[in-house]
Amino acid sequence: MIEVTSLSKTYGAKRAVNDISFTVDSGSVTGFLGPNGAGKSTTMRLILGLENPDTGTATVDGLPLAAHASPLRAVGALLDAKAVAPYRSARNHLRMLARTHRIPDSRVDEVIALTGLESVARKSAREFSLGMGQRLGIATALLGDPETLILDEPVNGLDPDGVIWVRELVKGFASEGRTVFLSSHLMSEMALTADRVIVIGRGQILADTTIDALVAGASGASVRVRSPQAAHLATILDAHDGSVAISGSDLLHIRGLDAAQVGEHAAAHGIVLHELATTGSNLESAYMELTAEAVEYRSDARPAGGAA
Ligand SMILES: Nc1ncnc2c1ncn2[C@@H]1O[C@H](COP(=O)(O)OP(=O)(O)OP(=O)(O)O)[C@@H](O)[C@H]1O
Repeated sequence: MIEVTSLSKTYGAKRAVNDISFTVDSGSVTGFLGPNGAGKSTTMRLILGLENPDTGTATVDGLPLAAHASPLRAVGALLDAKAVAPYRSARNHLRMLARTHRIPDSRVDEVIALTGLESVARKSAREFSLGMGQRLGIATALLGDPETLILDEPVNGLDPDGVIWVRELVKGFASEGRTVFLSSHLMSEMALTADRVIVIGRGQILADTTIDALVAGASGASVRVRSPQAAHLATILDAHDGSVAISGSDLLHIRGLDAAQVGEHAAAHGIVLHELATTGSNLESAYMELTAEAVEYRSDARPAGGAA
């Protein structure tokens, strides 16, 4: 578990991180979203102890990372995949790191296999494509078989196979009860990978919630439910502050409640559902709405509803 409490960091006149607090739970994947310059990398560096905060604390499993007996076994991190000596082979890079942390060479071979780098393990890092470099960065993060993974843009430069591989890797990691905190600008990928999201803008937390709740809270989002007991369900949801529109005999469109809440109210009253979905909005539009005021670097010719 990662716990960030009242964390602030200023560079000159720039308040990169402004009094933020949040928790990243173990056993799930938490996404970290925000426009360019929002403070994501700075927050990750502060958690990793690579920078000192002006105020506040960041702990991993109850301790600042530096206080862990073996930090590489506590946290595996990918911040900048290019941070590898260019003339050293991938295998040697991993072996040197392993030896300084008393990790056996057999683990190096394991992470090379796990990240699909066997055929290029003897090549020097400067010969690596962006995607291979990214895989090496992930191999480095996995080396200590850590309890927590912190990954800044892990799918950057990966091909579709690689993107799916990272998705499955981090989900599998979380399903073992470990902690995953990752940033990405790819909203569609984040929606498929993360259970929760923390959104940051101009150094402040804008949202800390589930993806379903974030999407449901955006204007335009509604929950679509089909049920043979639609009228009964409408009455119940209405009493729980849902704004309900009925179409036909079995279809409801609900605003003000997310899909999980609708499903739970239905289950509590033994109501059968034939369909339950969030419609009319997605993570990208919810994110754009949330961060509209926090975008610092925006191109003039940005299409309406376009990507950040
Ligand atoms: N070492 C530094 N010196 C000066 N300013 C910095 C430094 N690191 C970050 N900043 C500034 O702090 C702010 C937050 O930067 P940060 O890299 O944390 O954002 P980010 O959310 O990771 O952005 P991106 O998505 O573009 O990577 C930016 O305005 C950035 O220019």
